[in-house]
Amino acid sequence: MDKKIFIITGAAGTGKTTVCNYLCDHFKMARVITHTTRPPRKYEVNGRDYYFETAKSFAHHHFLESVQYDHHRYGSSYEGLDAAFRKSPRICIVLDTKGALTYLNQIHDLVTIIYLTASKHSLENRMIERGDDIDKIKNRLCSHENQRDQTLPNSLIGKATSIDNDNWARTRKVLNRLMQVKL
Ligand SMILES: Nc1ncnc2c1ncn2[C@@H]1O[C@H](COP(=O)(O)OP(=O)(O)OP(=O)(O)O)[C@@H](O)[C@H]1O
Ligand SMILES: Nc1nc2c(ncn2[C@@H]2O[C@H](COP(=O)(O)O)[C@@H](O)[C@H]2O)c(=O)[nH]1
Repeated sequence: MDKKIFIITGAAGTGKTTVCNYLCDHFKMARVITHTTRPPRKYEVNGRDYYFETAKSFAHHHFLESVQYDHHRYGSSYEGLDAAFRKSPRICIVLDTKGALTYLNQIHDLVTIIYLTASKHSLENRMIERGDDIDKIKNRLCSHENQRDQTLPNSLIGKATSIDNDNWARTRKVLNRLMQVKL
């Protein structure tokens, strides 16, 4: 079976992780675990949600791409990609739009990019319900990178499938239809 990489991107709280988990559960995809120097949230587990790194340990990996996002480092390593491909030829990864663009430029034949949006007023509530710290939510929503990712970058127009994720039942239907074409 051909290798395929499904990239889920969009601003904070739009539902990237939720969509990635749905694709893993319903379409036998494996999730790529990426690396970050951000401290774990209360509900996050090392090796499941991220590989949580120090600045020093982050530097030891071999990255296809890495970015600075809201004052922390994030990166997708070749080791993480290989580990996912060992589980399935169809893999799913959650990236910011800058990372999505790097994948598109470097390995465009393999990638399908899904760009998520959600109405602004629901984003903060979703993060509160998820259990995030209120000050961290406010900082995140104001961060330069999150502001940037609230709009699909010009370079991804025509390359990414945009999905409005305000209604989960509708999102699921759109994903199911998209997978009929892409898988
Ligand atoms: N369509 C939806 N309707 C309502 N709630 C949703 C929907 N999609 C996701 N959620 C909820 O919103 C919260 C944020 O979703 P998720 O963690 O998937 O977002 P994210 O884009 O990965 O966020 P971040 O970039 O901040 O990590 C979660 O609690 C999730 O269950
Ligand atoms: N370019 C990359 N972006 C990544 C990677 N891992 C996660 N992310 C994106 O970072 C922001 C912030 O994530 P959060 O978990 O702190 O909310 C978000 O847009 C993720 O999609 C990566 O390896 N490379």
